[in-house]
Amino acid sequence: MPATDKSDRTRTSVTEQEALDFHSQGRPGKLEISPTKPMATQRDLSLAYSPGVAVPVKAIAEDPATAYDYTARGNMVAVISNGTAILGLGNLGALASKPVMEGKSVLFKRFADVDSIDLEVDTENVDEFINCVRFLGPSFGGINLEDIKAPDCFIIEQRLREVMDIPVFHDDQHGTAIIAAAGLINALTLTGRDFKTTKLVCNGAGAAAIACIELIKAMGFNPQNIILCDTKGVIFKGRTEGMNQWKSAHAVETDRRTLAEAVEGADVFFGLSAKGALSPDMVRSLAPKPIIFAMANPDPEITPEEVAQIRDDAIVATGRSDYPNQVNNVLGFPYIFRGALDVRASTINDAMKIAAAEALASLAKEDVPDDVAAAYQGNRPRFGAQYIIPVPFDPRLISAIPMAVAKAAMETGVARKPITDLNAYGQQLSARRDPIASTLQRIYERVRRQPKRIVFAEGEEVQMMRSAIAYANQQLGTAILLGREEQMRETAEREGIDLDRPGIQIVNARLSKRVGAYTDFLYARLQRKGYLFRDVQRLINNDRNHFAASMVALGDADGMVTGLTRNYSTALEDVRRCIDAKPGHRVIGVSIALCRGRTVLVADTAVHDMPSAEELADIAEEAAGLAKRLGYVPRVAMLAYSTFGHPSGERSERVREAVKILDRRRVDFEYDGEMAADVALNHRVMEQYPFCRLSGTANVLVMPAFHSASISTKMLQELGGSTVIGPLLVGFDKSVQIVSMSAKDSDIVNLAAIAAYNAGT
Ligand SMILES: NC(=O)C1=CN([C@@H]2O[C@H](COP(=O)(O)OP(=O)(O)OC[C@H]3O[C@@H](n4cnc5c(N)ncnc54)[C@H](OP(=O)(O)O)[C@@H]3O)[C@@H](O)[C@H]2O)C=CC1
Ligand SMILES: CC(=O)C(=O)O
Ligand SMILES: [Mg+2]
Repeated sequence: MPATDKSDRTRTSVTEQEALDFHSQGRPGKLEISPTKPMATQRDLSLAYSPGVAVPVKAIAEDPATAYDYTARGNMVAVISNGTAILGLGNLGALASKPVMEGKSVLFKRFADVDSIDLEVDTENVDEFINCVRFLGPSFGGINLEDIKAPDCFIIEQRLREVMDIPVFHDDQHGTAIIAAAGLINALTLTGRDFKTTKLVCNGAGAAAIACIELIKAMGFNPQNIILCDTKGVIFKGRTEGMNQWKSAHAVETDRRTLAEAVEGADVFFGLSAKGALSPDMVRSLAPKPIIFAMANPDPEITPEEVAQIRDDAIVATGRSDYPNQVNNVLGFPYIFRGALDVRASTINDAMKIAAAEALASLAKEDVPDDVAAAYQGNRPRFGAQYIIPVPFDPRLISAIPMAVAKAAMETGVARKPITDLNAYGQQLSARRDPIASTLQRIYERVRRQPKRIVFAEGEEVQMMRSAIAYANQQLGTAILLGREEQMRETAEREGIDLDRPGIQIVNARLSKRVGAYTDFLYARLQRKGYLFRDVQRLINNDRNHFAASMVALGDADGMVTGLTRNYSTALEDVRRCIDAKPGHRVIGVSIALCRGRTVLVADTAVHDMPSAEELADIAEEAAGLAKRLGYVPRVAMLAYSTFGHPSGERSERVREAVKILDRRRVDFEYDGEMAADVALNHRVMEQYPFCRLSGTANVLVMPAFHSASISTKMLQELGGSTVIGPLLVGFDKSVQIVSMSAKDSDIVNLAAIAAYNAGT
């Protein structure tokens, strides 16, 4: 069953099962802690722990500021909740809030390289909560409070800000307020309005709503023009029911009593309440060119589709990522803390919040450069009704927002470690971008523009079905599930998978009218390789890989993905019976390893066992070609155990010869070798070889043999904490990808997207 309404089914959406699998697959949850120092030897232990650790202990006791030098504190934020207002789902308790809090923590890391841990505090008692948190100050550089209901959150935040000397920031209040204010600035500009005369109604008078209203008032919005509503209706002066001091502060003189009355003729609607709170009639009654920010999560007060059915002059934003104009605090909290931590701010004040809102608003007005367009799924946006605010994947955010926040902190005297070189700071911020995310983004974006038919050869496997659905849901094209339809449907029903959805096609190999064509095609290829016609018939009838590869070979599909049920080399052999290398190319496997913000391509991780010098040169060319297609400028290191002749040995000879072959071929990319891995990857070690022709550390590593390629990528993954994508097959005449038997759904979808990408370029 989809996690969203039926009306949302055509959107890029996820199913409930996908959401559960995402959280449970592999190591349950979304976070783990990994050490930053080696912990291997007795010496390491003596330094990290007793007796060595005593030295920083004494230094910190003497000068507390040195905690930022000797511990992780300065880059560590706690995400803390008691689960009393989880998104718009209400009070579901501390434990149930953990997925959201883990999510916030990974967003801190992903978007702004801030380390973060979630803490769920199991009390609804305000004093207990405050006491629990206040003593945690020494552990963290900042505290991000999350999903705590109003009015408790106001008291908690206020008291913690008084007693703690690090930033305490209730994200639902200020994060939301900053993003909503940025969106509002732009929506007002687009509709020719200003802060003085615009009339705004805010539904919801809790954490997020009160903070939004306070921030826009602080920015100059006319207080007389704001009406606040809650479950009891309009908050008017003199109301007694369901009131508190924070609501009273915003009560106005009015004879309107219900939300319907309040919104009549209003210019702006802010929804920070609950799903469906704004009715079609209310939308009808808003002023011309209304601004509707329906920000409740996960389901907004009204959907953009519903608004579109009523009127076409509205600017609509929601808190969701699957509609244009996502007004969600994810655009703020990672970057705001990044800036605050970088100047060791003692607090996050109004000036810093306003600076963040203004920086965000201006970013949306700027032209979207090429390398940023990918974040917008190919629809390079122009400032306008459908684009009033950047998306969370916009890589410019990491430079723009922390810079604005840090500057404002310095200007207002709350920066304990002001930045002296802002240019250098800007470069450091850009370096925190995760390069592969933009690469994958680019791939997905290109495929969305030119959707492709990808056959999932092992269509009866539950994991393939789920991946196919994810492929179709992300609008990458048609996912063709190959297999016996009856079996597939039985499994799908048992697993709660809905196969009757747009973008999913089932092909039953046995009943296909194309069996004859595929058999003739394959027989023509194999008849002189020891296969009888009936052998080929059996391959097409019984073997999904041969059927799928023939579909691709004859143009009935654009690409294929397989590998879950059969070991890699067997699947590869199956495919090679049907599809050749592209003329002038060699089929190789390239793995993409991502580690600590660095991406390297490793080749050949799939095909050649002990490549000759000639083959190594081909591998370098294929891998460099892929690197270019992914947007990198390749710097290829031909790896060996030796570096430039030392120690000398027969096995490095092939690698040296491969370098000479590349010289003769006059290839148009940087390469050098033979060299050891540390020379290739560590610029200080590389500097010992001033004649080395690489202009920087290598981003493509050509391994001397399959065993070293396979061993090193697997070790990177298991021991080094790297994410490894692939191997990606390159060099085939048609687009084929093979996953490993242990692949997760996300690996399969990534490779299917890559198959689609390769099919189109
Ligand atoms: N897009 C974004 O970035 C963010 C969105 N939000 C969303 O805002 C909403 C509120 O969150 P938060 O402020 O943290 O929660 P709180 O519990 O602090 O406040 C909820 C408020 O909404 C009011 N409310 C609830 N249902 C209705 C309704 N049907 N009609 C009118 N008012 C209603 C409550 O009224 P009463 O006071 O009478 O109980 C209360 O004032 C959630 O949906 C949340 O997901 C929150 C933070 C960020
Ligand atoms: C986005 C968010 O923090 C919320 O909806 O609560
Ligand atoms: Mg929240």
